[in-house]
Amino acid sequence: ALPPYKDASAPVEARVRDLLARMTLREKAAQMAQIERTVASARALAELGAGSVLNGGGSAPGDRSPACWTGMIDGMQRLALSSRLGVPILYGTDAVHGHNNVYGATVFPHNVGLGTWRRRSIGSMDPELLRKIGEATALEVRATGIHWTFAPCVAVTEVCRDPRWGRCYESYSEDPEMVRSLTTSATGLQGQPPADHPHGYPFLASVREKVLACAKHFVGDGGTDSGINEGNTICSYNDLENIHMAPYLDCIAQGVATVMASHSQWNGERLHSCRYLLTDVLKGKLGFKGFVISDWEGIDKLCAPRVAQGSDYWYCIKQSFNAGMDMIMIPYRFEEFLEDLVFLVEAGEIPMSRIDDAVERILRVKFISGVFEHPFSDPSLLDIVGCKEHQLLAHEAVRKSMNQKEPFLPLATNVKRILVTGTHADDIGLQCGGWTIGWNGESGKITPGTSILEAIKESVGVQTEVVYEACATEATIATGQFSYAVVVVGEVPYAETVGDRTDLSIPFNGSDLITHVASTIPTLVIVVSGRSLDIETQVLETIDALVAAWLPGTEGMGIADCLFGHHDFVGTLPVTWHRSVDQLPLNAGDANYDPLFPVGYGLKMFEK
Ligand SMILES: OC[C@@H]1[C@@H](O)[C@H](O)[C@@H](O)c2nc(CNc3ccccc3)cn21
Repeated sequence: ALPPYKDASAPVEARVRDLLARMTLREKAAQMAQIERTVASARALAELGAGSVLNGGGSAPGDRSPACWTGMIDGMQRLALSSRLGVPILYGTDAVHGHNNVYGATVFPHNVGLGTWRRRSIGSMDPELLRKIGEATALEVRATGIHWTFAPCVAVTEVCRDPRWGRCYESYSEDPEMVRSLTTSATGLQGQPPADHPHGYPFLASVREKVLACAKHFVGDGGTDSGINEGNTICSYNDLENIHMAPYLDCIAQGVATVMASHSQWNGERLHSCRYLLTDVLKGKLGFKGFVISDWEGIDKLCAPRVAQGSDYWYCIKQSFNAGMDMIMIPYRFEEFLEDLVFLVEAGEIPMSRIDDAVERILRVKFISGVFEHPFSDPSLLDIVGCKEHQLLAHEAVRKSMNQKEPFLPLATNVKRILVTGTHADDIGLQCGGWTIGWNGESGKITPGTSILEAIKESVGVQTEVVYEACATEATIATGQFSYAVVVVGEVPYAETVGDRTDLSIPFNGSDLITHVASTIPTLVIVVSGRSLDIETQVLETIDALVAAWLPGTEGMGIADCLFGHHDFVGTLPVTWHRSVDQLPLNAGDANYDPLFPVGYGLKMFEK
């Protein structure tokens, strides 16, 4: 007869208790480890029974095609199932704006662009589209055999509190209420729990079409002082709860399966070892019943700036687990971690009750995820990656994510000659931003898509000559006869600390190019960026229209839809657009709040 934990008809909690009772301490410790795919060996998975595998940003199998992913993960799963108790792994990845590590996947606008809908109509925004994006992402992630995405990032960035932070674009906005409403992306990913679903209990509607979500980074990652990534958020508990913790209430109510701890500190205390917030608040007060995972090398960083070695590593492991951490994104030092954790428990430094609580939570998520009954990928889903339906959804999302300054738009399609120029006019990689194929993203044709130039060419009339130069020359500008010019400039892609900047000028002398072109040609400027950039007064006075496209992803047609009037601009600024970096941090509500464009700016502000 099947052992109870393998009986799919048994209650989840009975299966958890039965399996837990059969596990050795070493097997329990292994379940609490998440390792990177490059070290997911037969020994790690079959002999030692690691609980989870991930790929870091940019780490991918073969040619990154969907079949390479299913092949890799199904192979890992076969090893895991051959372990003594046959506990399957959960594989996790950062699908944070579509399945962005996979070649050919639909890449949606980054969160900052999605937050622009906050005031599409008075006070409301468009959570329904967020839910659909979550659904589409879940399908593409599941199609590659992956069970879990480290999304949504529900950082409340306090007006992107500080655009010098390299992760502004991963957040929806500064408004907790707005961020709360956008947690519908978690519902799209996992499915909607039934009304009688127990509060805080992890939920997954369908093992075939949904994936486990991860609300991150708990808590206060978007409120650090001066926008320093992994820095220190200095605020009262009330502010922490009312601003930064607010979106977690909704995620937990929606049955979010996992929460990722933040590398940042709260009033100097590192979140990765903060028992009050991880256990008393998140698991106690908020009633979270899924599991808490660390961020990358989150344990090691507890000893920062020293590198955690030997007894220091013991100390980090002890502090984090006793604070309430359940799984560690190690990601490379697996066997050292295993030895150290077993040693610490046997030495009485970490109580077995804490280990059992962590493993119970991990097994609970594994059982509700369906991975015991359906451990392998479903090849019938493969064609869904990058499918037309998802491209159109991304197209709609892009269209709705842009803000415009003034009605120079819509652009005419039946003109003789137009100039398109700028570093970001014809570059899929630049318009996708970070966390795309590579961890920091990269320029060029990194994945299929429609560039802004291609979209403009598709939208204008056949009689219109489109002249394109990445950097318009004097000679070209002097030829004249341009009805208008479109100058597309912006940032190079980045992720996390790599994106922390104190200089927010438009890279590659973008302002000079704009002024040059706009001095003789009616000009629309499109800024492709993850945050507000410096736009000098003389630039603003010279141009005829300005569009913030944020980081739109692969579907450039969504931008052309609005440029040429096929659809209205509906986005309004989710964050303050600063006038000068000297003003930062600059928050709606500040006494001297004097931005270039305030939160909420956009069409609504211009209706005469
Ligand atoms: O990719 C896993 C996590 C991600 O979910 C977190 O949001 C983010 O804080 C995070 N940062 C890293 C470090 N990324 C990395 C990428 C390539 C090589 C080495 C490290 C991993 N992760």
